[in-house]
Amino acid sequence: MASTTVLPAEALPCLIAYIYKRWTRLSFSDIPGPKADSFLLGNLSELFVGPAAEADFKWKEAFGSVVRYKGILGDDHLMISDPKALQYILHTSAYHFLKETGGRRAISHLLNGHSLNSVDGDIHKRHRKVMIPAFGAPEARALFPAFRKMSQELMARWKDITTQDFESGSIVFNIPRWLSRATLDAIGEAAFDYQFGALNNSQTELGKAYENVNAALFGIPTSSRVFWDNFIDWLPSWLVEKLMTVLPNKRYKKIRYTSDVSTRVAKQLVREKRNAVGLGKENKDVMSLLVRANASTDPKAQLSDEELYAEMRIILFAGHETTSNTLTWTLWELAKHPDFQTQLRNEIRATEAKTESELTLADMERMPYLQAVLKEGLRFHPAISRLMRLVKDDEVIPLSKPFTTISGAVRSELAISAGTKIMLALAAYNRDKEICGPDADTFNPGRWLSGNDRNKEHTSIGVVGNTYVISITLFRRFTARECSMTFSSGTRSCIGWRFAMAEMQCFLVDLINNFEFSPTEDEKRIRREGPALMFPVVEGEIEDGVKLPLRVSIAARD
Ligand code: HEM
Repeated sequence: MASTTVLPAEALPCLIAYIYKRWTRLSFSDIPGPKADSFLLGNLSELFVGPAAEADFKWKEAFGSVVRYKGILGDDHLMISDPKALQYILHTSAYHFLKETGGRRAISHLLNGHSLNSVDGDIHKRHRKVMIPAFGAPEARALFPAFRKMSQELMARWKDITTQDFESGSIVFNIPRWLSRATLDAIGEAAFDYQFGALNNSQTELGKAYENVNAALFGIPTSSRVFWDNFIDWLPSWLVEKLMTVLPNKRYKKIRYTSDVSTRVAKQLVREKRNAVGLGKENKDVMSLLVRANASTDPKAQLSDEELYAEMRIILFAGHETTSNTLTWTLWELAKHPDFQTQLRNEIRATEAKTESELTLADMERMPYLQAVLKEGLRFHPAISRLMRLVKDDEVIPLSKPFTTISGAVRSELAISAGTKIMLALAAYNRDKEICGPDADTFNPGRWLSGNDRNKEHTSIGVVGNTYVISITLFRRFTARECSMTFSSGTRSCIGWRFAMAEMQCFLVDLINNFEFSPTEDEKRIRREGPALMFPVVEGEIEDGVKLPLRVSIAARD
């Protein structure tokens, strides 16, 4: 009886129909790709268990921008990094490529509810329309004081520790642990006017639930988890969601716990925001703007309360470790390249010397080297290295460059059938030598500063074309061609990119202005991990979780 509760009788025909569809669709055996390691797991171990995005780089180098790889039980998948194909998938025909596949969609629903991030088609359009007004340029600017407050709190904590423990003149910090707490506090303050208390160790239940949530849920998987996560993609989402609500495994328990805590807080916050809006208060946090925008939307297009709770949960989930990881990796590069670090510090101090008061966001946006370093950090270490999509109907995808099949035919389009899983390789795109130049595999902020040798003929993609700083006209001359897909592109590009840019500028300026960073003896053992969100670990100390130690000292002033 118990098993019929978990796996109802209707599930069996569904499963058979799904498997039949998988086996009878168009074959990709003529498309070049790596040899599968096993029938059971195909190439998925290399893809998901190995260092983040390494397989993507290797396959792109060996086979090009369209690569066939094997999923479980011989299933064919495609990895795509061709610009024209990405443009078609993310802009032109975006709603024909479903956001998540079965298992991932189920996890997303359970964790974050039916939010902007996991709904498709007209529902996504409705969600996005209500949410867009809360994420504009003026709104991101208005949040700058909240970011500054948290950044200053981090500086004060570090100065406190460094002056107390300073014997050798420096101290080693596990950078992502600190930045994850600081950005959690920042998103609480800016997005919800909510105090997580993560930096001062007075954490709320919600703060505890979200600390390093990504690594806990999606961190380095075992082979059996890779098999299971992909097997459940073959099942309908409703069934997988049902399984996840009852199975006693540790990961699903963590998802259920995080989901319960965040829903409880979301309900309370939405109630408070609604009361404040009713009283005519002009709060600037994202959630207040969202509640206000929803109230003034045509009732038929409004978000329901459940949907508002889901938006709060996805903002928290999508907007927290993405920024802390990007900052971590950028500091890592600056620590390894002291000349870049000094150049940035000199620019910050020169700007400071010119301004009478504290640096504003506008001052930071006028700093070309700061913009260049941030963009290079985003390009080189994209927090989300890949996106997964499921093809809804049979499609013919255009390509910017023809490819040659194994049997020697030249194809300038890609015919692909409904139900195919595709992986959009953002990290591999960001290192495309034809787009980013011959030094694409090198961290080089200079590429964003002057005329560069990138191919100007390629299809234009990436968030808001080639300018993703807030003052578009001011910075047009500083930006390079689009060689960064880190915020994705098109219909469902990152809605929080302006928020992220404002926050990251603020933290990076304060960090580099106040402290000097250098690698520790662990330098050679730092590895990028994570099948979804990329995070750092120290080889041989993986059980410590997210870790990137850097030596930190107070930055001298003349
Ligand atoms: C460096 C920081 C960030 C990076 C690299 C990043 C990257 C991305 C990417 C690649 C996507 C597309 C996901 C997909 O299509 O599957 C996305 C979507 C999204 N991001 Fe961000 N993000 C960042 C920061 C933020 C912040 C700060 C917020 C909120 C305050 C946010 C909220 C969202 C939401 C809600 C979506 C879903 C959009 C939709 O489906 O229409 N992100 N982000």
